[in-house]
Amino acid sequence: MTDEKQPILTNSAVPFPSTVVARVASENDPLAPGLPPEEQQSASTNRAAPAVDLDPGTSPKMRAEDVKVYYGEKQALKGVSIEVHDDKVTAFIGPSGCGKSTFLRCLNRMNDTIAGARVTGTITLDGEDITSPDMDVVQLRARVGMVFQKPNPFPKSIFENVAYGPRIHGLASGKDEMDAIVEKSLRRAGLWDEVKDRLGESGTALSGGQQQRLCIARAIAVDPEVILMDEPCSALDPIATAKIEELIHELRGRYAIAIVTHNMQQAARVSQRTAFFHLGELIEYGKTSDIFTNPREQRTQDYITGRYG
Ligand SMILES: Nc1ncnc2c1ncn2[C@@H]1O[C@H](COP(=O)(O)OP(=O)(O)OP(=O)(O)O)[C@@H](O)[C@H]1O
Repeated sequence: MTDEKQPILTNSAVPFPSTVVARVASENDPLAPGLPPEEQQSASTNRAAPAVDLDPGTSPKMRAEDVKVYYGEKQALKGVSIEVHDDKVTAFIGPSGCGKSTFLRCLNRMNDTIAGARVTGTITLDGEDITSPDMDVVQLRARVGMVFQKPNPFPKSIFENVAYGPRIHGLASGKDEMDAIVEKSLRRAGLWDEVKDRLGESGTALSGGQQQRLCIARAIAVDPEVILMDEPCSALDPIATAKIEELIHELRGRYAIAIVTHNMQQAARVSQRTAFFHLGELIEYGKTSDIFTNPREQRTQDYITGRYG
């Protein structure tokens, strides 16, 4: 987290929106079942349109309603309502300190671990209120996994990094089953071929990009439904970043994904939904193509064109 007044858009040397528009992720690739025609209407017809249900007839995987977060006396989120859907990547963008990470942490109750943090509002996962005191947060964090900015593998072997979660959750009944889970998870994270001959080596000995894919494999291993990613590429070089973006693209057929990113080209490339936050408020949420080509709100327009931060 950083102060709101810090400069943003260090990645905005490329002019917006034209460059971004050319590369916005498609909603209609084979990993995401085709959306109804009304979803595919031209962005230009949406400018003055009232807020619409972007996913008519579908239930969101997660729904947040009027979520407010306080750190002590300071209010960091001012009533955010948003949905996260299966088969879609939702990007959270906005200036530093606007509350993106705070909101992401609400989705698997990671703010519980911060002394003085208080969350109000309702957040559901498949309709179940995850803010309830009865919610088992260990189970919740397996269902809603998280990948952090800095790759943080355990100081254990590659195998153990992936096997740890399934073991504590009792997901494997024996060695063969555990081996299969580890292999499947590493394959899904696009890392298997690079590490299959050195599973006993330390996870911390891998390159930064490999470590991040190992962390993604670790999240996948406990069979999550949602994966939260908090600036997962910010510590990586462009090649490692491209691999993670490709991976996100592949994973979205299986998991609902929410990603915080400062990199708007990345948001445009990997996401189908984008939420723009500013000063603790959700200013605009919509189809990524609309947000980057024809936002309804002036503040969104100003942000994506690099006019303020
Ligand atoms: N643990 C904390 N204790 C106190 N204040 C916090 C804490 N975490 C975040 N904040 C404050 O809450 C506000 C939102 O911070 P948050 O990190 O969620 O923003 P962000 O949009 O993710 O920022 P960045 O893009 O710089 O990471 C900021 O004013 C920040 O200083």
